[in-house]
Amino acid sequence: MYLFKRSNDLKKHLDLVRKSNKSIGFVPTMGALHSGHLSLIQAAKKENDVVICSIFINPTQFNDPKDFEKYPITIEEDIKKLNDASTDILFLPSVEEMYPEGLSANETYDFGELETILEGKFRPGHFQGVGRIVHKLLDIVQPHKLFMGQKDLQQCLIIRKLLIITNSPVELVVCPTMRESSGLAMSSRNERLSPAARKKAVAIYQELEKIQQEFSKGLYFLEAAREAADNLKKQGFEPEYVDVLILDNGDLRHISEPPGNNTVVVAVAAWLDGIRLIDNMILQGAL
Ligand SMILES: Nc1ncnc2c1ncn2[C@@H]1O[C@H](COP(=O)(O)OP(=O)(O)OP(=O)(O)O)[C@@H](O)[C@H]1O
Ligand SMILES: CC(C)(CO)[C@@H](O)C(=O)[O-]
Ligand code: BAL
Repeated sequence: MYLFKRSNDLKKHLDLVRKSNKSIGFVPTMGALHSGHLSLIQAAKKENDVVICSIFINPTQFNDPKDFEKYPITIEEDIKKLNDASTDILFLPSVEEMYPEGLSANETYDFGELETILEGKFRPGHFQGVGRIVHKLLDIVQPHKLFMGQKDLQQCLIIRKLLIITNSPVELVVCPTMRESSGLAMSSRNERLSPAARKKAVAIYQELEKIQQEFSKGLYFLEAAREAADNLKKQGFEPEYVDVLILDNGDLRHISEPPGNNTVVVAVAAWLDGIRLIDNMILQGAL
């Protein structure tokens, strides 16, 4: 695996790759890699000749400084996992390399209402930071395809908008959420849970499944979503939202009428043990 820390060196290498008519698949990450990330690498390998992964803990997307300070770093293990997965290139830039202009915001993207709900509501500024770094990474890598996980569903929709806003030819491929055998969505932040909390965290998935069951019966899924928040509270979680939404022309809207044939999703964010966990399920349709 090639390792690049400087964007100019990486760009030169990728120019040669493109000249030899090879397709490039890109998997951006913040490291602390788990099987969810590796599933994105596998998907990228299937669809491209060359696969590049980036590891960069992006300061501008953290609205909570404590979350940034505590974000897990396991770079040695990450390199081994990427090598074992036959990743072709790792891009490991520094903050100075990615933000020579400094961290304060100098560009704002108009993501519309999508930025004001769910993660956008509870993590102010988060998606501007995500947009800023993904825009920069795409300018450097210029991949044919970009692979991201459904676990961060709203992020996928934001990036879809970013690609439109920036007139990018890149194709976004959304990959399914990898789960532990318990059902818990894999996440780097799970590493910060105590063993007891990690067991308890499965309740998020269980509540999502209950809502799915109610939805397939067609009746009381909104009540089930409200009950889910109560059930999580009773078990010691602090839920921020359990919301059912429809996908409407690239945006998510809270359900106010029967969903018809629209894609319907349920999304959850809840704190447990000082760790913020998110998950979601598609109840109908596709992203
Ligand atoms: N369980 C998963 N299954 C599939 N893809 C995933 C999973 N978890 C994360 N990803 C995807 O991996 C990419 C990098 O995500 P990131 O490095 O933030 O990992 P993470 O596990 O989501 O960490 P966090 O604790 O910040 O949620 C994103 O596109 C994300 O959606
Ligand atoms: C897309 C991303 C790598 C941007 O920093 C990050 O938000 C993530 O890991 O999901
Ligand atoms: N996994 C999305 C990136 C973040 O939580 O900041």
